[in-house]
Amino acid sequence: MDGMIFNVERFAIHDGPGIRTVVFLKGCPLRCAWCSNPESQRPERELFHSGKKCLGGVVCGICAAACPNGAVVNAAGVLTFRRELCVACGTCAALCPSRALEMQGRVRSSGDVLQELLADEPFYRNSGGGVTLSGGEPLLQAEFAAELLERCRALHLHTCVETAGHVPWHKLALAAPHVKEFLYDVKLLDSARHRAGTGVGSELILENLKRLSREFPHIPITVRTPVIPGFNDSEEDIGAIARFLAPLESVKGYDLLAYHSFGAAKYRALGRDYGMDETVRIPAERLSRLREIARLEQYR
Ligand SMILES: C[S@@+](CC[C@H](N)C(=O)[O-])C[C@H]1O[C@@H](n2cnc3c(N)ncnc32)[C@H](O)[C@@H]1O
Ligand code: SF4
Ligand code: SF4
Ligand code: SF4
Repeated sequence: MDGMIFNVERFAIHDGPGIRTVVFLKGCPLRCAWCSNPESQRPERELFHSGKKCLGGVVCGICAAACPNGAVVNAAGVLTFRRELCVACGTCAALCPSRALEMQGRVRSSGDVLQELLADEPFYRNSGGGVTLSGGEPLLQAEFAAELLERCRALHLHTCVETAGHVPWHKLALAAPHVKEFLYDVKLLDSARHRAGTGVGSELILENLKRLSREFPHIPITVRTPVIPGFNDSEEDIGAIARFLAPLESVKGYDLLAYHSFGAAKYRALGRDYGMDETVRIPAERLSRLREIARLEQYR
């Protein structure tokens, strides 16, 4: 079966135990304003243009001359992308001499991806690592994800799934039997504020987490919350999440991730605006305090 993938990252160490290879699937039902992978959000292929790498319309302009749809305009050396005309054919990216243009998203078969994953099998074995499916929301492409995970398990590779949990239950249930560990985001309990920050309410995410814990109690879940300034960085919000998690027995850990703006340049490359302040940070003392609150609330 084929899936739409936008990246395969080797030697990852933050996406489950040990050394891992992370397969990033394209498409996400959320639109988190801070998302560090904006290229993951839309399900279709997209054109990525790095202004830093581009030679410019005066010395180059090959893309504008090559586009069959007039989606790149070169006006006296100034390039403009008319993305509404782009059909993501990839002609310009194939010709770009500086790799300033890249297509994000490629259809690949599970067998083809599996071959790539197997290249790092000795690293998984020696480090207690394995394969992680991420995104985007990897469970949107549940049939493909389940097939790839099942093939990994058949070869005794450890499997993790990083999910935001906002998918119909049957998609989660399809993949779960082939997952050794879940990394599950709970961003905020309050549904209206969750919707304001991510585009969707929190109900389905929380319901799926409880049901996952109930129906697949043997699969350990690490819950993660990205701590985002002005969205969920209060002691009340983090404490409320920790209290919600406390009775769920398969939740074996709760991690807080500090907000970062590493994805900001990617928004520009996709012709989109980054909706967050790039300079704002969560101070280390604040994060420590929130971690302390989470620990106290969870084990109260
Ligand atoms: C890119 S997401 C992919 C999985 C899934 N879409 C999700 O959100 O859980 C992987 C992790 O990165 C976190 N993340 C995304 N953008 C972030 C940012 N700007 N700062 C900190 N963590 C971020 C997410 O909250 C999630 O825990
Ligand atoms: S082909 Fe590439 S380097 Fe040349 S102008 Fe277009 S984006 Fe820039
Ligand atoms: S991907 Fe195709 S349609 Fe889009 S700008 Fe490039 S050549 Fe034009
Ligand atoms: S759920 Fe994850 S991939 Fe989707 S928009 Fe939010 S951070 Fe990005």
